[in-house]
Amino acid sequence: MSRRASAAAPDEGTDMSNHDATAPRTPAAGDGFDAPRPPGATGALVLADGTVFWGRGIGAATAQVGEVVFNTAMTGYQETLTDPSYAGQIITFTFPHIGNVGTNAEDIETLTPAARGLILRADITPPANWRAAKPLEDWLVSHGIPGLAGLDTRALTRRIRAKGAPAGVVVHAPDGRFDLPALAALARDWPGLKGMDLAREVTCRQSYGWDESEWTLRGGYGRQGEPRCHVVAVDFGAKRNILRCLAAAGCRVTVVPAESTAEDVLRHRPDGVFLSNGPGDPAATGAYAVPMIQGVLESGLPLFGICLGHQMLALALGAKTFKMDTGHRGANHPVKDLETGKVEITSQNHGFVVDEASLPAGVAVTHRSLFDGSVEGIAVAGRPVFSVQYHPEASPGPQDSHYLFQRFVDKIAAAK
Ligand SMILES: NC(=O)CC[C@H](N)C(=O)O
Repeated sequence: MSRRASAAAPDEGTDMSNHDATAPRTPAAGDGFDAPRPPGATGALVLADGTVFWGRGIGAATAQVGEVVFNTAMTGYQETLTDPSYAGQIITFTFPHIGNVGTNAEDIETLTPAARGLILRADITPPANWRAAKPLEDWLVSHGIPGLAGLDTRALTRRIRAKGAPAGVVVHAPDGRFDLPALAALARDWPGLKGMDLAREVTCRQSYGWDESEWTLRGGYGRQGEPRCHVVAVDFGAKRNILRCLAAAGCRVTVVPAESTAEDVLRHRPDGVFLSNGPGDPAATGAYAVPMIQGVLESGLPLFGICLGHQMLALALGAKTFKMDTGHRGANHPVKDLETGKVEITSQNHGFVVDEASLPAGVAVTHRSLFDGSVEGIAVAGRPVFSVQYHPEASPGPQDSHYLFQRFVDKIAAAK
């Protein structure tokens, strides 16, 4: 008998959301305060408007407030949960089988995960992988991350797509006690990501030299031969794989904190400067990062930005950013390189975007989303300055865009 045919496949879990699995689900699915707690519900997602989605609590027995978003990637839940750009966010995974490769010490993008919680349709899948060192459930507990399983993630995702990413509270209460009005008030009082500077919370405390040798020894890819250039990477919440990719492309990498000034950056005498990804609102972090970026631009050094770094480069050049309704989070987003006409399948995680109409003369759009036409890359005409909204380092995701790291190193070599 196939697993599908069995009455209750163990990794499917049970839908706790009071919906008949065969009935059409509406974007507004979810119950109000008065709906009775389904038997066995030890967790809930409570939205600011009072909507309640019941589930089974997983991970840490606690409550966390944040922006509820969804990610459609089919792999890489550990990389996603440890991507510092998810600070302040609760991640709904639309793919099932979360947990199937367990967790390990290598597939992390930072040591301390910044995501506030996670939401799954099925129960956590037991690990079946030779690299699994710890089951996901234990890993979540050890990092204090609460989550929910058994939730109708399709209904939640459709709601987010229809109405935008809401503020919500994920609560895991093993005793089955829920103060729903208080939880909804917590969500309502949360100020939201607009205007929020979170890079300050996830950046490194002091400068350090990135040493990829440990990773290379573990069997990953690493730099071939001696470094050919020195890059200062400004850490707004940098993913490790970006630093690995820079090193693999031939860079010696010095990482500096988010609040570094242009003088702090240039003191390291870099051949090029990199602006990392990171959480929160680019305009808020830009309050201190834009003057730094403008100072670096004046130096004439090659400059490359990814995601938050891309958005803040645009701000430094005089453009504007705005908050998207739903954002882009997944690993199959098609992006067109307007210079070559090639389409890359990309990894994405962003909720803000550069306003194309605000780009000044001399700044070209180089990449565009084939989902919604939004700006995915810019470059300054005649200068070695460029950035992309998506994640060429992938992790998780396809590696179609790795060429951008080589492009940066080539621009550095040409500028030397
Ligand atoms: N991955 C990122 O760098 C995200 C950038 C920014 N926080 C956004 O949501 O748009």
